[in-house]
Amino acid sequence: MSTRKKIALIGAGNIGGELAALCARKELGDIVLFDIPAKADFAKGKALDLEQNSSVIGYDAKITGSSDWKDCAGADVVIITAGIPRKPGQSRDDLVATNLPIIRSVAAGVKEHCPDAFVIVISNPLDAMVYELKRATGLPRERVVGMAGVLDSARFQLFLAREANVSIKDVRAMVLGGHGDDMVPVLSATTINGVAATELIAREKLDAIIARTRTGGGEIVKLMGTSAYYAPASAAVAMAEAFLLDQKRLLPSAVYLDGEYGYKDLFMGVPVIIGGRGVEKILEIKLTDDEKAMLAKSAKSVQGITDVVKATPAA
Ligand SMILES: NC(=O)C1=CN([C@@H]2O[C@H](COP(=O)(O)OP(=O)(O)OC[C@H]3O[C@@H](n4cnc5c(N)ncnc54)[C@H](O)[C@@H]3O)[C@@H](O)[C@H]2O)C=CC1
Ligand SMILES: O=C([O-])CC(=O)C(=O)O
Repeated sequence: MSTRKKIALIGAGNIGGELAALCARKELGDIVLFDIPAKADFAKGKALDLEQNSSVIGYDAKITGSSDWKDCAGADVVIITAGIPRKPGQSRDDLVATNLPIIRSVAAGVKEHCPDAFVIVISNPLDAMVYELKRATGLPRERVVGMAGVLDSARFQLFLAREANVSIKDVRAMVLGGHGDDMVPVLSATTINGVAATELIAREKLDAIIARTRTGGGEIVKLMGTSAYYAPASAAVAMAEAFLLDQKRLLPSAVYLDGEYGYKDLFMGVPVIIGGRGVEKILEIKLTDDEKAMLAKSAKSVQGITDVVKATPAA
């Protein structure tokens, strides 16, 4: 029996496969790539391909494909991508009718087999799906997070780096709020190695970058016909790694708000510290009045789709 950490990836599609590849290369633990019974062989094939890759690259992680929840039992980390991605012309919220029952069935599996895991939800519409996962499992808020802010911030940082013609390594920025088109890129906290971005990039260019960041997911959907998977997988792995290695990283993450920033009973992206105990701290940073107003608008959208979820009875 292995004493390595165990990572259960629920959904063996585009993001699931890339998650497995990254977790394996980083040797974060042994990996179970889980999908529905109709895709069990697909998950097993992907797992085998990734295990064979280990002898070329040289990593020791074991990777198993499965459609049996028992194989996920005792996972330290669960990352959920189960559900469908959007197609060009759709919004993330359009996915709710299909993905809600999927998240509910995944929540039942997590509750029974992985009750001690740190759970990262990726499925869309993100803020509402992670809300439902927490509600249906009853897990404490320290152990349930949604991945969106790390990805949205990565997009913001890339566009800033290209515009300022500086290394991506020197750009620090954060996107808060819901994972929708009214997300909140926080300009007041955006620097290029400590120098305010507003000093280096003209206001109208910054406005264009903010607009592109907000529709960054849709831009890729339009080009590919399905949604992004490389950067989303890396973003979730950064969160998993922060937990597994007790890194205490400050990462924008969707967490259950209980009064922070003036919001209650809602999941939305805010800056948090992720370490070995999961969400160790929610940071209430100073925002400008404009940013507070943008956050209020984003929260209203998130509340709308969360209310749809709350009002939908189990099938
Ligand atoms: N939060 C974020 O920033 C992002 C979220 N997404 C979302 O992530 C989700 C997954 O995207 P992809 O991996 O590209 O989709 P995909 O279609 O490639 O993979 C999804 C997988 O989930 C599986 N699945 C469906 N029901 C399941 C269940 N009950 N249990 C286990 N597996 C189940 C499907 O069979 C499929 O293999 C989508 O909802 C997408 O919108 C995508 C990119 C970024
Ligand atoms: O745009 C989508 O549908 C997928 C997603 O959430 C993203 O890439 O940000």
